[in-house]
Amino acid sequence: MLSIRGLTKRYGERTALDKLSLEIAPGSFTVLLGPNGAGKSTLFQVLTGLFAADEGEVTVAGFSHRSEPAAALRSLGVVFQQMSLDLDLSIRRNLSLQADLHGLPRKVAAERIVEGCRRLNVDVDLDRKVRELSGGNRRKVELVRAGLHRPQVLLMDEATVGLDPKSRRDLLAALHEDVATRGCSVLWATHWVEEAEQADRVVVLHKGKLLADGSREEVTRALGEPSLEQGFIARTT
Ligand SMILES: Nc1ncnc2c1ncn2[C@@H]1O[C@H](COP(=O)(O)OP(=O)(O)OP(=O)(O)O)[C@@H](O)[C@H]1O
Repeated sequence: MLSIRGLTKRYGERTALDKLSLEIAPGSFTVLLGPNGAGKSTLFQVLTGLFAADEGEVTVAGFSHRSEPAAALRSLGVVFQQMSLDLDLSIRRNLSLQADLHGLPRKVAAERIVEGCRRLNVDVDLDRKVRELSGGNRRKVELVRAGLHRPQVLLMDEATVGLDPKSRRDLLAALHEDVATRGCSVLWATHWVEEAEQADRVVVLHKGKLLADGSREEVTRALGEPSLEQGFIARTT
């Protein structure tokens, strides 16, 4: 579903991604665990075409970044760390603009907008301006937007920043449901070990390289400490 081969990205002298290879299967929830500066955001920026890699290849849903970039990017949905909604537009307008970009028929878009907001408990009038929303609700609207075109791969970069515990749970539950029912794949970047609890797979990124990869138990064993959190802290600081 998502194939990353030998990806290298340098900022001048600094290597942010170092020959990174990773295969993400359909219908899987993978947590990309990395401390600050590990390269998580850089990876997402390269995967979404914001930056070009220096070396390596990416394929999304069978489409190569290099030879079929539009199709590859259409197969992705993404939530970045930095909020990117238009504050002066309503929730509905922000979402319908995204639906238009993906060419969704108006009726389908309108239904998905209402259904997505209901599922994530966006608990305000959808015609309110985003500027008037709490940080948590803004975040949820971004998450609804990322899934509107039903992408096969969802990239989430610190997606629970600004969410309270209940909203965080709602979001994780909705994504796990998407994985189970639609067979999409989620790559969830975080530095919070507790978010790896229900993951099918945990990948630990450190200094742009994979440090460990497997189930939660396998990764805990590989890091050589009694718990995943202890191992993660010991090996990445
Ligand atoms: N625009 C840039 N110019 C120079 N160096 C950069 C730039 N962006 C990131 N870096 C460096 O690349 C490395 C990886 O950074 P990146 O932001 O990808 O990590 P991260 O895992 O997302 O961290 P965080 O959890 O703090 O967001 C770091 O050493 C960072 O300082």
